[in-house]
Amino acid sequence: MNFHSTGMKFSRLCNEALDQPIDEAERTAMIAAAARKVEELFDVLRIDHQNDHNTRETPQRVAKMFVEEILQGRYTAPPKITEFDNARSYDQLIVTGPIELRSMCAHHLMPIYGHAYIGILPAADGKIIGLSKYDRIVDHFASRLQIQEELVKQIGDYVVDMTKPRGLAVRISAVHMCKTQRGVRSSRRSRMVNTCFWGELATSPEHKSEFLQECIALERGSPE
Ligand SMILES: Nc1nc2c(ncn2[C@@H]2O[C@H](COP(=O)(O)OP(=O)(O)OP(=O)(O)O)[C@@H](O)[C@H]2O)c(=O)[nH]1
Repeated sequence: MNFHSTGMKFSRLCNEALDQPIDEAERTAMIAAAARKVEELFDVLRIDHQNDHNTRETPQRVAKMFVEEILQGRYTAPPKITEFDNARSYDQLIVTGPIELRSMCAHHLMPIYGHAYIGILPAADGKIIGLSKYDRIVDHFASRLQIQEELVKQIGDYVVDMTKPRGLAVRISAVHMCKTQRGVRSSRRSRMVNTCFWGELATSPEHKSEFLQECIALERGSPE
């Protein structure tokens, strides 16, 4: 990969993974190249990153943070899913949440934080997946530059592809700091909530309503 070329065309959108996860050598090269660019940005902003004891290591720190934390879902493979047999043919609604959600908005690079809730109608003759995997899946897709409408769909499409449930619902309730800390400076309590449904959860008003009621109950019970 040549990180220095300008006007480089990428085959993927900002909230999609690269064609292949990057290896250790590529990650190291990416962090070093990004650190040089952050140094340049500091130069432009007239922040002394060589002599100021507060910012001396900051370009390196920021580059590492982007590659290994904030955008890690772009450079790594999705989490492995442990499957169990649905031995008792359980086919009723399961709702899990609140799942911690930490992401970054694609427009201003400001944090998005909140909770996700996932509702699953398992297929009686299908598989059940480890509960923790839903949290890992949310974290994987959230660790990219995102917008909430697309994040909710990416999470759901992946779970549907991997587990083939009868129905699925994904709901996100999140604060966008691009709105609360700058620009319009809205209330820090202001959130965006959106829900997407797949399969029988999309077609059955009873299941939809059961899912939303469970989300509200879980939300009430969760400390902020
Ligand atoms: N629909 C949607 N909008 C988002 C999301 N995250 C950020 N935004 C909005 O994206 C818009 C960015 O558009 P611009 O108008 O170009 O940005 P701006 O001039 O800095 O606008 P202000 O944020 O209003 O100061 C803003 O209105 C954000 O609030 C998201 O997940 N979904």
